[in-house]
Amino acid sequence: MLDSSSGNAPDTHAAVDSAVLVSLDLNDSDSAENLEELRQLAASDRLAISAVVLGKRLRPDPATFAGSGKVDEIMGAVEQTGASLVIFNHDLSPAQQRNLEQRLRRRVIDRTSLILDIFAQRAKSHEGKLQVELAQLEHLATRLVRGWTHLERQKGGIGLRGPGETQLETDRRLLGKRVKVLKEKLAKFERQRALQRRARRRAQVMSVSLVGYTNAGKSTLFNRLTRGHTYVADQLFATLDATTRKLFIADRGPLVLSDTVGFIRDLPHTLVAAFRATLEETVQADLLLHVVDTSSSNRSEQIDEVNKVLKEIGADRIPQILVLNKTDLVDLPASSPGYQRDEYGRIVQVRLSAKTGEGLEFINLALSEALGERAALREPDNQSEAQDITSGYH
Ligand SMILES: Nc1nc2c(ncn2[C@@H]2O[C@H](COP(=O)(O)OP(=O)(O)OP(=O)(O)O)[C@@H](O)[C@H]2O)c(=O)[nH]1
Ligand SMILES: [Mg+2]
Repeated sequence: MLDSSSGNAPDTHAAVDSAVLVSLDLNDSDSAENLEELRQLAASDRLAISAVVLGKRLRPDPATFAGSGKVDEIMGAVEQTGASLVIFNHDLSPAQQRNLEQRLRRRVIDRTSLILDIFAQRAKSHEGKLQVELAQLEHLATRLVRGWTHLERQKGGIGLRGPGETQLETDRRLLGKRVKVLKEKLAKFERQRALQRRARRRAQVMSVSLVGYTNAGKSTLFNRLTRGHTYVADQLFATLDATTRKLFIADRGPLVLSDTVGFIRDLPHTLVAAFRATLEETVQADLLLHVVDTSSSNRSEQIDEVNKVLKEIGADRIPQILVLNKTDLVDLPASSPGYQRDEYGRIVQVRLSAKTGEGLEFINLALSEALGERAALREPDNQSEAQDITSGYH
């Protein structure tokens, strides 16, 4: 393994207990909500927030992102509270991060590193751990490459170039090797999953995936529907490993339900890539239950964000049922319907509370109808399969 102190690898900073959050308004309207999300991310990483430094900038300062005066203010907050970590609610360039660490004499991390850190703590399965390690290394790799360019520009800088270059080359070589090993291992898992999926498809079992913004209540609903014991917590990214269970819908037979990792605004690309195999479960599903935290003031942005990621992974054409969850937390007019149908009569939206179980009958009805529709469609499907076999295609 690479020594993480030589790069910017996020590690599990178990010893760190308090952090200063820095969030600057760069003219984006939703900065208050973004700050709230950063707080939740920090809390999910078991960090105590000792101070929050806010500010406004037209554009980021190239050297320190925050600008010199603001860095002094951050320093003041750090010294006053004894915080050992500074978290920026923005993506920092390696140079900005280095400059800030030099001036603040504290570890400085950005939002992506924080998310990666949470993932590292949460991964439980062997596959999940490999995926997180891959994401971390790939994140580190982009920074090593950029770090390299940065040093290159300082050609002739006394004592900097020689050893730095050798170290970087070694790091990059080791890193490349490890990335290759991880990808090979993950490919094995992927093949296993593909086999399982093929077996399911042969058995003609419908597969349904829960998707949604992190903390929307996917695992709670999964447990309700399967009576399982999936980890539920008021944390962002409580679930990392895909869990799949068979579920029987009265009179209609079985379906396979998967609970997966939640999505978030600006999900780091390295993560999406590393979690491709897990997300594959979503991509291959016959139906998506898109779970929404109805009590969140950000719900429409969160719905858009989830749809954006679904598009990115090629799952945007899979039929969706919008599950408006946490209805126990919102005041709904007594007359508001439990579900809505589209022009073809399919249920496309249900309201429920996964926590209290209120409205669960609507999702059961929707699943039952989806199974019924699928059974009705099976007939011609079987015929064409039979023709394929007789004509030699398979
Ligand atoms: N009041 C209320 N709380 C709910 C409901 N559903 C889930 N929760 C709570 O919301 C929090 C998140 O629930 P999870 O089921 O872990 O959410 P998730 O979507 O699986 O989250 P990640 O795995 O982190 O993406 C927990 O504290 C749940 O108890 C609901 O219907 N009503
Ligand atoms: Mg979950």
